Amino acid sequence: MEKFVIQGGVPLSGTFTPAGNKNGALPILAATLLTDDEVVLSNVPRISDVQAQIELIADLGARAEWIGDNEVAIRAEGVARTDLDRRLSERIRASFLLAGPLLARYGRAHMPPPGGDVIGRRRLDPHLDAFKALGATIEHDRDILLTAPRGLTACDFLMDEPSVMATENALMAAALTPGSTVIRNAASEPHVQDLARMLVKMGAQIDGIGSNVMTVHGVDRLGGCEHRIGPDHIEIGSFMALAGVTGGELLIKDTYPEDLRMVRLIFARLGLETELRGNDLFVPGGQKLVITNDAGGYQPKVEDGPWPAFPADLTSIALAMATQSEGSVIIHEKMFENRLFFTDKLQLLGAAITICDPHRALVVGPRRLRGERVESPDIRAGMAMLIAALCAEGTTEIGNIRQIDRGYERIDERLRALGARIERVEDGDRAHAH
Ligand SMILES: CC(=O)N[C@H]1[C@@H](OP(=O)(O)OP(=O)(O)OC[C@H]2O[C@@H](n3ccc(=O)[nH]c3=O)[C@H](O)[C@@H]2O)O[C@H](CO)[C@@H](O)[C@@H]1O
Ligand SMILES: C=C(OP(=O)(O)O)C(=O)O
Repeated sequence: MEKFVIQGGVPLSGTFTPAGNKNGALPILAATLLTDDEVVLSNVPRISDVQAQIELIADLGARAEWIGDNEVAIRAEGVARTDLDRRLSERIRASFLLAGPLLARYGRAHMPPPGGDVIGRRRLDPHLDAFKALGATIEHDRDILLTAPRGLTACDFLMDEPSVMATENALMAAALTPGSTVIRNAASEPHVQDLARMLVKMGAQIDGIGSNVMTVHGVDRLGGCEHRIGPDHIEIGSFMALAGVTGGELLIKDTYPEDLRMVRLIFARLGLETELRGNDLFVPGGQKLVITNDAGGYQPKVEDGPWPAFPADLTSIALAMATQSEGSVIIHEKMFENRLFFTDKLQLLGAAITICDPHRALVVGPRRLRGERVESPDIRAGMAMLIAALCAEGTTEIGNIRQIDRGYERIDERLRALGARIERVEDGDRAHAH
């Protein structure tokens, strides 16, 4: 076990290049199972979730190798099994993304329960509904067995909620199902769009990419491709907040500006102004963060929602930033029941946060934070603690950092390059953890 030891109070300044999108890389890796041909992926984030997905694919019999720091080549012609390894499946939520490709290509997928962040109940129903609509048979015990011995059938399907991974599973399955499948009430997050663009390169035709109705004109054979994974808008949002709370001046390179519109709008409401310079995003230094009230002086709210609304994965980050903004704001995390519980750790550091109910927290700022020992319960809570620690007085220790390593590549190294005082050390102190 390792921990981070952080001395706060240094403005994070310089130039930062975002990693590839974690939640894009995971389905895109799964999609390599849809073809016998080689697929070469670049800008793949070197994070533990990606490593687990690659191990799962290799365990099924595909050849997968890193051919550069962030480049992976995969050839799935040797796939011999359709039973996922239990231990690896339980490491990540995205293991369930292998269901769509395996079912479409081999007519069978045996899926142990997936893992992922423990931030509330996470349904698999929209995935199963999509597979059923495509003609699969489902046996659901603790594990899930999906079969379609005579192949899948194109369909017109309405999802009961715009689930990100279920949309991705449906897209992958439909791409290898001849005929036109319509997916309605689909999710349209940047990573869903990125996967769809990759499937088009592999030979499917997809109308409506970026909208909530996609029509997939599937084929009986998909080919290889080269694909560069788009920048991680959640990581970019995290670094915008880090610069904001420390007063640093940051240039974030090579973004997809369209993916940042809502993040910039909501962060501006919390007092952080940013400028686009071509595709680079500039965060001016030394900003005094002041929350803008709603018209009439009413209490403002930050609430998440399916794309293009504010992403659920940035609510913890927005909350950490709000502790340093003048004013008060309600953070409403509509999706996960447990995601806001980590806020007691920020309270320990000195933040003024009142939990109203499992989904809503009132944050009053700015509060001067001071270093403490805390544990990271999930990936985004871990980043929220890093944000708090880097603007706190004194030393903060963050334990359970494998949660942060799940989604942020070499985070300590990249923060140090911007001036942060952060060390990764062996954690011998878990008994004193909060
Ligand atoms: C590996 C991966 O890609 N994981 C992401 C994926 O999980 P995952 O695909 O498991 O999450 P789902 O989209 O299925 O989430 C369940 C449902 O919550 C609802 N909903 C969604 C967003 C929101 O802000 N409020 C809300 O209420 C939607 O109706 C959605 O269908 O999408 C989630 C929502 O973006 C992210 O938190 C996860 O990081
Ligand atoms: C919740 C997240 O990840 P996962 O869905 O992989 O658990 C996240 O990226 O914030």
